Amino acid sequence: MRFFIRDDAPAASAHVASYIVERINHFGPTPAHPFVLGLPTGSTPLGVYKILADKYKAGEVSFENVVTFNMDEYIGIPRDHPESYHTFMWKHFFSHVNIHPSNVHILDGNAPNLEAECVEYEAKIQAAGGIDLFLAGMGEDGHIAFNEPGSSLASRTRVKTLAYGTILANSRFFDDDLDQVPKMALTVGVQTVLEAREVVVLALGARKALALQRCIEQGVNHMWTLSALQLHPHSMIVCDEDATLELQVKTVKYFKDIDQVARAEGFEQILPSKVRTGPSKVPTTIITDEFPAPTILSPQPTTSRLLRATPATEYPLRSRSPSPDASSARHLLATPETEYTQNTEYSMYSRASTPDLMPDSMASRIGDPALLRRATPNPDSQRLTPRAVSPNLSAVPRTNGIKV
Ligand SMILES: N[C@@H]1[C@@H](O)[C@H](O)[C@@H](COP(=O)(O)O)O[C@@H]1O
Repeated sequence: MRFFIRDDAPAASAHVASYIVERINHFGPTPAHPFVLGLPTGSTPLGVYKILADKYKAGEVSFENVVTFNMDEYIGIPRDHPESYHTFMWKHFFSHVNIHPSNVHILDGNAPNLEAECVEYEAKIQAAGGIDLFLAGMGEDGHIAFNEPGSSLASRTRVKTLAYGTILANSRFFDDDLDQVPKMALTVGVQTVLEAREVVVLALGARKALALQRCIEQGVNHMWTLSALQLHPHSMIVCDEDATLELQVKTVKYFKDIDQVARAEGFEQILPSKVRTGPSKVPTTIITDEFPAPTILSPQPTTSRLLRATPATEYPLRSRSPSPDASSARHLLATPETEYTQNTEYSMYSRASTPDLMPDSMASRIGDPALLRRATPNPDSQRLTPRAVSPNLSAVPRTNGIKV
């Protein structure tokens, strides 16, 4: 997982927006081969949407051949309700860029058959070639999309009952009136997100600090569903300083060091190397056992399935072209690898791969030998080699007759 800490919300939003623009432009989408972008709602991505719209107006990016899939939508409020996610997306983003309405996909929370709507949504994602980049926010309880605590990490698009905390958090959009907040939603599943080729999460403010800490410093846990991104080969979290408040100082320092070292080596960002160049296989987590893959209509026990799965990693890592003064990066390029010819910007590395930036031991980043010794358990039995790196829920939910 890549983790970038920026000074404040505008800087973090700018980082994410620039990354998305770069990914779209590098992809070079065409009508036959569109870039498929997953999108969130909430207050968090507002800055990103504004910058993306500005960049579109400045001619830096086009959404002409971008297909979008939104993460979620409330059940039971009209599509044109001021707080529906349909309204949100058109108000804050789609109406400001040149996206084709037919390329926009948002779950229909008023569909006559909600489960069929969910199954169809997954099929549409597959038909579009899979999601190239899923942008996400994060709930205060660590949820991704509306995958509330306890959601299956193998979940797919489905009907979801919202947690009280989420209803409470979202009541700010409904005149602080809990009765007005929808109690149920349609949402893509954790597994739906995990199958995107890249997942980029933006976390802003102290409200998200505890969830960020759980998702970064602790293990994969269904009570903090965003933590499942630890299993994704290309996930990236970008946050502001305030969101780091619950992280250990050494964690913050560690990831800042990684960021700094990568920049010094000329690798500002690492991109999945093999962008699609035409209709291609949709990344799918391959689970080899005697059971058929679970579907929304016939769930299967998934204990340990993910552990035995072969993740969708057919897109090995490749760094973007280094800055001209980053000649020191070249020694990192060693392993012959698959062809990569689509963009000449990358051609100098067309036959080589770059290594991932492997997290090293945090202790090895402590420069002071005495401090290092003090911070190391059983120091006499470990090789200590310090490195000089500075661096009210009464409302009855509308379920359209579906039991959830
Ligand atoms: N379903 C959305 C999530 O996708 C979003 O990440 C979350 C955070 O909202 P905010 O960004 O306003 O904190 O809100 C809702 O729960």
